[in-house]
Amino acid sequence: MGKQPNLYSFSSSDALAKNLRSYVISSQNDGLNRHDAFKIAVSGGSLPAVLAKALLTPGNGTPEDTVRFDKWEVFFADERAVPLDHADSNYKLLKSELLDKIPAELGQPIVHPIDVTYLDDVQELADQYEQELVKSFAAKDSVKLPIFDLLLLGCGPDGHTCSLFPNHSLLRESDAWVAPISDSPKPPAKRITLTLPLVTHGLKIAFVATGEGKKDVMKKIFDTEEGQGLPCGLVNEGGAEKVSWFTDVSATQGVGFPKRGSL
Ligand SMILES: O=C(O)[C@H](O)[C@@H](O)[C@H](O)[C@H](O)COP(=O)(O)O
Repeated sequence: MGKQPNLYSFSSSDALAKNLRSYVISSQNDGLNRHDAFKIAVSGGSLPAVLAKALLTPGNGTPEDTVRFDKWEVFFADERAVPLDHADSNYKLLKSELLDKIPAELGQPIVHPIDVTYLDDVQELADQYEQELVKSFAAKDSVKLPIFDLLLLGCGPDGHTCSLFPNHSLLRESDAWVAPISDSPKPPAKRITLTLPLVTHGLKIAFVATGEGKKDVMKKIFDTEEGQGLPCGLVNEGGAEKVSWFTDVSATQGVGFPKRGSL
């Protein structure tokens, strides 16, 4: 059997937050060693709140437990084509759940929101966001495909991740780094998303999926052939051992794939 994703199943939200914290900080420190920055992409949904719980507690002062927000560069794994102060904006969600709550002494990340000048044209919105990635990555690292230090993603009950939905033609996108979508089954319909090749090229990819509402899709993704073809299953396949799932016991009830209770 080839290399497999890691499936962590925690018995409480505190345990999940503690383990997610160590994982994110370790990934941050790898990024700092590589290029003196931490380049991360985040999704919307329930993720920003879980991230805030993991990161906003004071650390013990060691490098292994210190969040260096001043070195973070935050991108959006997917974003809705709405103004930045709109209730559907992932930027707004991240800002209110996490960015606005970061204590001054921890510093502030550089954040890359979408360019709202292009809200009426999702293709242009996606192209502009791709240019934002080119500016941030290519100049310093001269890489063909941006390599995120970490992507933090959610998993929808239908197995979607980012704004990559099951059976959608976007799953076959192989050229663009960022793609538009105008028919998202989860509202709002108009969005942009990182593409599968960019996601699986990341150094680390983590999913956060909690609660009973996720148990059917988790079983499908990890225990069935059909689930391997869902967007989350495709990330598992392409990212293999670089992928870690942070879940709780409710989300993994009945999942047969080997689970671990701590990092
Ligand atoms: O903007 C979005 O719609 C999200 O980025 C989306 O991909 C989300 O991560 C999943 O739908 C899971 O959402 P939950 O974590 O809320 O279940």
